[in-house]
Amino acid sequence: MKAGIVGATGYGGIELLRLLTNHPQVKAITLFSSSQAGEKFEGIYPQFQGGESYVLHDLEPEKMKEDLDVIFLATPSGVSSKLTPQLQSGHAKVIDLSGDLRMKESGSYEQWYKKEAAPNETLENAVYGLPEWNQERIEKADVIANPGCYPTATLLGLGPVVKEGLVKPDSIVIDAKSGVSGAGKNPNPITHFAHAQENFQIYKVNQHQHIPEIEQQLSIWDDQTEPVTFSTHLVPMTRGIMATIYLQLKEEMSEEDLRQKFMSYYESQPFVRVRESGGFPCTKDVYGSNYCDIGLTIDPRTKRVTIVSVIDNLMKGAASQAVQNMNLVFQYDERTGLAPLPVYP
Ligand SMILES: NC(=O)C1=CN([C@@H]2O[C@H](COP(=O)(O)OP(=O)(O)OC[C@H]3O[C@@H](n4cnc5c(N)ncnc54)[C@H](OP(=O)(O)O)[C@@H]3O)[C@@H](O)[C@H]2O)C=CC1
Ligand SMILES: CC(=O)N[C@@H](CCC(=O)OP(=O)(O)O)C(=O)O
Repeated sequence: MKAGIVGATGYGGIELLRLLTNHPQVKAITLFSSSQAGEKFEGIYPQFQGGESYVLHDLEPEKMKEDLDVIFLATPSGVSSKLTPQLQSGHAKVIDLSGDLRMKESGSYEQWYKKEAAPNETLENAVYGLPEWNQERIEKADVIANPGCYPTATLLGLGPVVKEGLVKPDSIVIDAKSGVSGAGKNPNPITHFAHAQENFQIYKVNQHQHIPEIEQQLSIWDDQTEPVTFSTHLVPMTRGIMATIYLQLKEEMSEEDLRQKFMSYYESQPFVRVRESGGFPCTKDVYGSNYCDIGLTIDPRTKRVTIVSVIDNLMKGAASQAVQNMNLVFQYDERTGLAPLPVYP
């Protein structure tokens, strides 16, 4: 199959290229750039020297949508809302890594992203690409909205308890932390090395654009669980997200029964690993991989549940989840091209 990557020079795009060059079903890859067309990719990123040579191309939506089988959009918000409507009538499937197609209500996107939303028809067509919870719809989709990095960690950590209606209304608090690559390749004042190193900072308090995305999915599972409190922190590390989730259950339950629920939900899911006998994952447990690792406990004094969910933001939070979605859309084994274990230390 023939794949294209728009935004290939960005952090998500680079990871996509690394994964697709090792994917046995992908026979040709075309890279697109809005600012560096004509340049050699491996000239910009020497890590890729020694492999196949790639030239960056100008975007030509009319041609791309017929020549390619799948197009990944690894572009800043505000790009795919315009590009997807031009691509979606063609042969190629579209997998968007940005937040542009995740919200079903255009007003919600415009409120949180402060940008014009994609046309309603495009939003209706886009399927939310969280494979562990939406596999059947993903398999039939033409356009996939790849989930955000924080929502991926959060929703995988919450799914088994929320879907079963076990959570006390309005009790969910999500305390999330991310490495700096989550902000993409261009430093901003918060991610600049001089500010971020030896620092730890909360940001976008009560304003994070992933709040409505998380709440949208929670309301599908159990609308009594939203609104949630969600806060984000920048950690001076390159990759990794940890979502520490606190909630209260409607009825008392043993920690072992709760863990069993998680394990039975995820036993058929190759990329979610629940800690069997206590203990909590750290971000290095999943570094460079498509895994989401989950640990949980119930405090015997407060009865409050703590769930810890970790992912690599560039992998399960972006590029490898996009490839997992591609595998489902094209009916390949979900694990194809995603075999590597995490890099450690
Ligand atoms: N970083 C992360 O951990 C995650 C990122 N995401 C989302 O994925 C998307 C990509 O993120 P990331 O790779 O980190 O971002 P980067 O900023 O690192 O890269 C984005 C790329 O998009 C291209 N681009 C910029 N403007 C345009 C345009 N107008 N038209 C076409 N291409 C354009 C640029 O490449 P060029 O100049 O060559 O065109 C740039 O390299 C974003 O929407 C982000 O929010 C989602 C989950 C996690
Ligand atoms: C560390 C850091 O700054 N992370 C970014 C993640 C952005 C992102 O992934 O944006 P969309 O999913 O909305 O496209 C943030 O918190 O905004």
